[in-house]
This record gives sequence, structure tokens and C-alpha cells, in this order.
Amino acid sequence: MATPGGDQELGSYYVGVDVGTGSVRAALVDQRGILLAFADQPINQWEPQFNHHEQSSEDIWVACCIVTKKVVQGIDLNQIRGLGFDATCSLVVLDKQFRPLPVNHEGDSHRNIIMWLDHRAVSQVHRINETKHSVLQYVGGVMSVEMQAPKLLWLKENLRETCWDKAGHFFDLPDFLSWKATGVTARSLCSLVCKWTYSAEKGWDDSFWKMVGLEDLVADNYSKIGNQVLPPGTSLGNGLTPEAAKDLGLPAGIAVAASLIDAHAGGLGVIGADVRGHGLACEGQPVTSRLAIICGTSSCHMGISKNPIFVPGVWGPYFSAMVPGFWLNEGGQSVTGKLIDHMVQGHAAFPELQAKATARCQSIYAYLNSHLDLIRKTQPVGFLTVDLHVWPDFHGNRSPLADLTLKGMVTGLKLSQDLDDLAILYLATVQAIAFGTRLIIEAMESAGHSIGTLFLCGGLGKNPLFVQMHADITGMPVVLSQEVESVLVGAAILGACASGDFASVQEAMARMSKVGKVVFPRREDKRYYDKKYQVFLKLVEHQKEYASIMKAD
Ligand SMILES: Nc1ncnc2c1ncn2[C@@H]1O[C@H](COP(=O)(O)OP(=O)(O)O)[C@@H](O)[C@H]1O
Ligand SMILES: O=C(CO)[C@H](O)[C@H](O)COP(=O)(O)O
Repeated sequence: MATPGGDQELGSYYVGVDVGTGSVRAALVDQRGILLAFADQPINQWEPQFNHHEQSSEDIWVACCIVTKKVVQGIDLNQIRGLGFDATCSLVVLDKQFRPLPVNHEGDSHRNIIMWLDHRAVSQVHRINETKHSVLQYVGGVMSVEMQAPKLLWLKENLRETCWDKAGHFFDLPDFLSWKATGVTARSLCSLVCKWTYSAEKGWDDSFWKMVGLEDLVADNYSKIGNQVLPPGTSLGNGLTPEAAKDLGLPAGIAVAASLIDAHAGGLGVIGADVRGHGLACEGQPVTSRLAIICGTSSCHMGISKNPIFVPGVWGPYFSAMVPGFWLNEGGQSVTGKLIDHMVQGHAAFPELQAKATARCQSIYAYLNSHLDLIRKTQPVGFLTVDLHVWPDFHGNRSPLADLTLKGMVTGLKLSQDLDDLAILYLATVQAIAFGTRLIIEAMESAGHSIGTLFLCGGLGKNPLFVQMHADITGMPVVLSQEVESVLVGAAILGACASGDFASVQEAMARMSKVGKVVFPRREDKRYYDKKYQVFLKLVEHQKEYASIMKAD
């Protein structure tokens, strides 16, 4: 953990807390967007059945307290002006007294969160999509099983007595955290618009909830899912409560912001940076020519526009859900970091990889990247996969095909199981994820977006191979921020706005997000990647053909 220091004149600090899928992170951030201290803490996940993924809101709050206490150690607490949270869009269930309720058949109330990547509500989402209700136009035309309405319906249909009838509050995780910190149950416009079918302009649509069989949520004026909705960054209530202040090791009463979903915080942390002097096409162009890609367990592709753009299979358009006054389209791949981990850890040569990386004090990814460099000889590293191709939808396709039945594919397997083989499979997986991004960008562009530069952050931003492949395969420069932990800069921007130190989110973004490194595409490799992209598209076409052959009588 770094220690705070530096410029005494810039003595206002903000704390950002980012709850990802695998860990909770916190940072102490100054007004220039510089991280003065960072801490992280892993969090538990349970998978009691295939496609059921659960967490505990108590565990997560404890982890938030541990990391926050660490980052403010040794500083004058009076300098902390605001606190902002972001988190994954998971569903937290509490009873009327705000106690956790079980979301599982085992009745374990400690596990009271249905995680965003949980796919238990397949039948429910099919029925919701069959209604063809007009709110579906604002989620890319098809609701995802990862959103909250199908999960709520699943709870009503499957855990009526133990959960549904006792429930008093259903929160998106970012909103649970701001409630825990302030006692205010107001929801963020970000979570309600993106995951709950709320409209920034029209509010809730009663007819949707009645049509899908969740009329009970309307009956009590939406008090269980939110009837006070605030823009992200708005200061909540009287700030941090004395009880939460004690838990977090912060002064009571400091400003706490209405939260953001993690991907959206990453977007705020990167998309508004001043790009002058980096030779980028987006210099002098509207911010709408930038695409933020937040790559952790999943990847989220955040593009904004002045007017609503309807992109089939890409979530949104969502008004003011990320940058105020702009519409947002959110493309995504449900598993990216998780897929890379899955492929690498499942390979027979993984124990050998671990041993060799440990001996060199390197991460397994740094080791694999240098191993690829050794075996490539004189050719570009990407060319090692000329006959190995991967389709990456091991957890269905979120965008732009919006088809949760799709599966992963690998073609070009050999009998070898050595480290070379593992490294090349890892490379082909990274490339497949980048081809998925290319497909999403093409869908966004054909609907009206005009994107020229990528701003990438999240855990996978630490992997130079992943970044280079995104540049080479999309043909666009990739901007990395000065602060690797840009999602935390986004969370701190929320705290800064809530404190009143900045007049708007836009002003805070421009001041606090900064360009670090720019990675340009290797134009000479374009022909090779265009051919691999043709194969990529064939893979899914073939998968669909296989499914229809097997369905026929
Ligand atoms: N140093 C690293 N080098 C390469 N990849 C990394 C590194 N650290 C994390 N990752 C990748 O990033 C993913 C996790 O990213 P992170 O943003 O921490 O996820 P989340 O926000 O979902 O918890 C991992 O699945 C791993 O593949
Ligand atoms: O749906 C999402 C954002 O809208 C994200 O995929 C989800 O929040 C998980 O994020 P991460 O991969 O960073 O843990």
C-alpha cells in the first residue's frame, strides 16, 4: 500500500470503493485523480448449483470496511471530503428490518445476493421477452437473464415463503452500499435505468411489472425496489452515519454519493481524459467518438451519444446512466477475465505454469506472455494461432447476438498438452475476446455510433497482450489511463461530486482522468486478423447449424 503525501495545497481527498466480482478495492484519491493509497480484499462467491452464483452482503460490507480503513491510515481524516461506491449489478435481498434473506433452496440467509452472472432465471427471462413490452426497446430489444426483473420473478416463483413474502427491500449492490453508508434508501439512476427498466424520463412503467407477473412491486408504490431516484454523484441525506463511519474508519457526516455500477464507474474514470499531444484521432472530436471498455471478470463496452441510438443486442439506450445528459449503449461479454482464467487453469500444463511463474516471481500471465515471445521466433506473436480458433461464449452471448444458449468452441486441437500448447490456447482465447469486441463495435457503428478510440481499464488492462490484441484486431488505438485502477478513479469522482468540490460530473472527469499510455495497432498484421475474423464469424454460424441439425426429427 502506498502512503499519502505530496502537494499540501491539494489537500482534499476522496475515497473510492469498487466492489468487483472477485474482490473489493478502495483508494484514496486526490483532486488530480492520483491514487495515494490502494488496498484490496478478496470476497467469497458460492455456486451451489450450475449457473447459480451467490454472495453475501455482510461479507462485502466487511471487505469494504477493511480496505477503506487501510487506505486512510495515517492521514488527517479532515482532508477526506467525499466517499463514492461502485459495484457489480448483483441483486441484494433484505427483509423489512433490513436483515439478509436467503436466495437459495438451502435457506442460507448469509447468501442473500444473486450475482450478476447468475443464469438461473432462464425460463423467467424467456417469458418476459415473449411479452414484447415496449421497455424492452431500451435494453437492446431483448432482456438479459443477468438483469433484475427475471431474477425477481425467479424468487417469487421458487422461494415464495422463505424469501419473496418476507422481502422488504431489493437493492442493486451499488445502492445497497450507499444505503449502508447513509441509511438513505434512494436508488441511483444508473442501476435502475440499466438493470430494472426504469426510465430517466418517464419513471417506472406499471404495465411492464403487471404483465410479467410482478404486480406486487407496483402495489406498494415501488417501495421495495425504489421510489426515490437520484443521479450518480448526488450527495445522499446527511452523509456518512456515525455507525458506518465507525465501521469504515472515516469521519461521520462526510458526503456520500449516489453510486454507479462498476463498469459505469470505469467509464467515468477514463472517457473524459484530455488527450492532447498523444496523436489520437479523437483529439478535438466529441467524446462520443470514444468507447470505454472495462475488462475484469466480464468486459463492458460503454459508448455514449447525444441522441438515443437503438443497437439490436446492445443494452440501452440509457439516458444519463453514466455521463449526465448523454445516452449510453452498453455492449458486453459476460466472461472475459473469467474465461481466460478458466482456459488456463483447466489445462494439463497449468501446474507446470504455476511452478515456473512462481520460480520467476511473475504472474502466470506475465510468464505466458514471455513464453509466447520465446516460441514465436521471427513471426509476430499473434500469428501463432493460424490454425487454432476460439469462440468465447462459454457463458452465452451478451452482445450483440443476445443469445444465452450459445456455447464456447475451440477448433484446431492437437495431442500435445505441454506449456507451448497452453500458451497458444491462452493467446487464441485472448484473441477471441478481442474479436468479440470487434463484433460489438461493428454492431454499434452500423446503428449510428462513430467510434475511433478505445479507452480500456479493469484487471485485464494490466495484461499487455490483451491490450495489444484489442488494438490489432479492432484496428483502433487503445488508451490506458495513468492510474491502472481507473474504476476507483470513477468511484472517487462520485465522492468528489457529492462533496461539492466540482460543479459537475463532466468537470470532475476532465480534471481527474488522465491518459497514461497509448497502444497503436500493428497495421502490417491487419490482413491476418481480417482472415481470422472471417473464421470467427464462421464458428458461430456453424454452431447454430449444429444446433438446428440436432433439433431436426
Ligand atoms: N496482473 C495481471 N495480469 C494479467 N491479467 C490480470 C492481472 N490481474 C488481473 N488480471 C485479469 O483480470 C481479471 C480480474 O479483473 P478485475 O478487474 O480484478 O475483476 P473484477 O472487477 O471482476 O473483480 C482476472 O480474471 C485476470 O484474468
Ligand atoms: O453487467 C455489468 C455492468 O453493467 C458487469 O458485467 C458486471 O457488473 C460485472 O463486472 P466485473 O466484470 O467488473 O466484475
